[in-house]
Amino acid sequence: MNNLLPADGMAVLFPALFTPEESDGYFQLLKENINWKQEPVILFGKTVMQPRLTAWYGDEGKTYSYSGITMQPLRWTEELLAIKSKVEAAAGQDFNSALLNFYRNGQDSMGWHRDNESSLGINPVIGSVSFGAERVFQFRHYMNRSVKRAVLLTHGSLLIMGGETQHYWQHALPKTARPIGARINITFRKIK
Ligand SMILES: O=C(O)CCC(=O)C(=O)O
Ligand SMILES: [Fe+2]
Repeated sequence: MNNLLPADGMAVLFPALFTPEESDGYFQLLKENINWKQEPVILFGKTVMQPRLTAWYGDEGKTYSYSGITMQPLRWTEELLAIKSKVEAAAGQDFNSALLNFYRNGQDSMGWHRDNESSLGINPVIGSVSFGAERVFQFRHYMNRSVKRAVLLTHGSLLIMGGETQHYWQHALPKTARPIGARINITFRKIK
């Protein structure tokens, strides 16, 4: 497996975990069936709306907190469970929750962060599935921020992050000026 990171973590891309036909179908089903919401977050003491829509699905009782909000998981849908089992087979581990992101166009984005909430444990494995418009996903080293890597997340791809990635690398999904359509992302996680 080809590691996209030069050191201090592991990130592996499966460019076509799902066929284009499967991916088209899942994009439509997720767009229609997921309870998408634009949520506020507290950033430097100010409440602002996130530049994307989100949803949180998972096993009962696996709550999720970040930036001052706690989310109760919604019940898995049939298509989420089908996608989850393929991701589990590729990742070699199971997941009990998923954060979903809907980027309406190139102006929606996610800023630099690490998925290092204590509820995820020390070296979490995160499986990140993409459907819809291709977007660039960036990594930068937390201690040496000029060290960067970028990867194109294509329709039907899976990016797995593991090892010490969440200690040493931040990641982001920057805005793009290109006129592009919507992208759906699912990050599968295992809450302890
Ligand atoms: O949309 C993406 O690919 C990134 C999502 C992400 O980093 C997250 O949900 O924590
Ligand atoms: Fe993340």
